[in-house]
Amino acid sequence: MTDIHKGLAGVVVDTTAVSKVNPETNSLLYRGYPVQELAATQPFEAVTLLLWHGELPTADELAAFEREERALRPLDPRTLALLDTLPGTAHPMDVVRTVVSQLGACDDTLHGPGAWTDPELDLARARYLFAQLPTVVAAVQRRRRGLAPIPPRDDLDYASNFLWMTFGELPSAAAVDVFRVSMVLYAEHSFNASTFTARVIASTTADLYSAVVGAIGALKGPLHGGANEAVMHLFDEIGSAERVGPWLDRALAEKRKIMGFGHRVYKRGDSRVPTMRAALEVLLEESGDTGLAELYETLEREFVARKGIYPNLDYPSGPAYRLLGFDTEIFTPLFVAARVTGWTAHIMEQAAANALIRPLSAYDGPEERHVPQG
Ligand SMILES: CC(=O)SCCNC(=O)CCNC(=O)[C@H](O)C(C)(C)COP(=O)(O)OP(=O)(O)OC[C@H]1O[C@@H](n2cnc3c(N)ncnc32)[C@H](O)[C@@H]1OP(=O)(O)O
Ligand SMILES: O=C([O-])CC(=O)C(=O)O
Repeated sequence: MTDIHKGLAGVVVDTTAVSKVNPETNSLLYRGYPVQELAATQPFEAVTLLLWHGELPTADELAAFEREERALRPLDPRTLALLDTLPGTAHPMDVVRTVVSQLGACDDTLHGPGAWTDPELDLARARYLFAQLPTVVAAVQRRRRGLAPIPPRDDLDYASNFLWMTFGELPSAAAVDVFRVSMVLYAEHSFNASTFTARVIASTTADLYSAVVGAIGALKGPLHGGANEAVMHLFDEIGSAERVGPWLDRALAEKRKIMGFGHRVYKRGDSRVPTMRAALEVLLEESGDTGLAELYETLEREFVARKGIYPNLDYPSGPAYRLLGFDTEIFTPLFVAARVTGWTAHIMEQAAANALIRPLSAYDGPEERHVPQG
């Protein structure tokens, strides 16, 4: 009997130098640096360069990247037109996926022999997507509220500009920093489902946009990135801390998955949760929303007590994004904006030492048979 590794659980499919997830030590390293240290000290722009190039930038390198990134933020009129064409009822993840697909279709650098996988062009495309996605996501959020897009500002860093374009005002410096921390924590996580999807597509030598579009599709699912949205739907369904116990009894009896808990790799807690939980605390204190804080604590305590399954990053991120003012359906697009850094680092790593990804399957359909004659 062939060994089947359902869901590729436990299978090591390649090497990567981008990040290391270690469930034994409950640690996550980006290019060797603990993610907690990066979250405490680095602008998201510097973490992005680290993921792409393997080293933290010098001050000059960072300044040059910031100049380039800020110049690439404004949306092309074709993107604005596409946003106006898509139905207002479309899920923001579908809108973002469609926009990235169009950005690829409009990128003239894809024409010509070898252009799909040219390393220099791929880096430029990664920079472009990194700069464009916040403007796209902010415009999608505003459109949901019947508001016109706000153009980017080139005097603001990535995190501040993202919030400015979304809300037309800046929250406290502490709240901006919470958002930056969330971007750093969401940036990269080895061979998760969306990154692996990106690598599968890159392995066919298709272009970087195609790989990112596929990755966005994979991230949408609530078992993966869609969980940050799903967590908030659960909170809304439960309503308040007093209702957690009976709600959980019923949910578990119905064999429901409790969103924001569990992980394929971490079985004793997600390395990123304490940092994001501390960031959430800043927003909870600012808002004085004790109801949300109690619901958060109670659901965690009761679910861990019943199942011994711990929160993942999406559990604290969902409430943090709500307190920052985003609509629930925008949470996973925020994850896209952060993870495009990790995806593109992996796409470029895959391209640099490529082997077509094509596993085997064990056939369990009907034995050979033949179409009846006549
Ligand atoms: C950023 C991220 O992508 S992190 C992941 C975000 N996803 C979620 O939060 C969705 C909820 N969590 C889950 O569905 C799962 O924990 C996953 C998909 C993340 C990981 O799943 P796997 O590693 O395949 O674990 P698996 O699904 O086999 O779970 C093992 C057992 O724990 C149970 N379990 C795991 N997570 C949960 C959960 N969140 N709620 C209820 N039960 C759970 C499973 O039902 C299973 O029970 P069983 O053995 O009685 O069948
Ligand atoms: O690693 C995973 O399977 C999911 C995850 O936490 C991530 O992508 O950040």
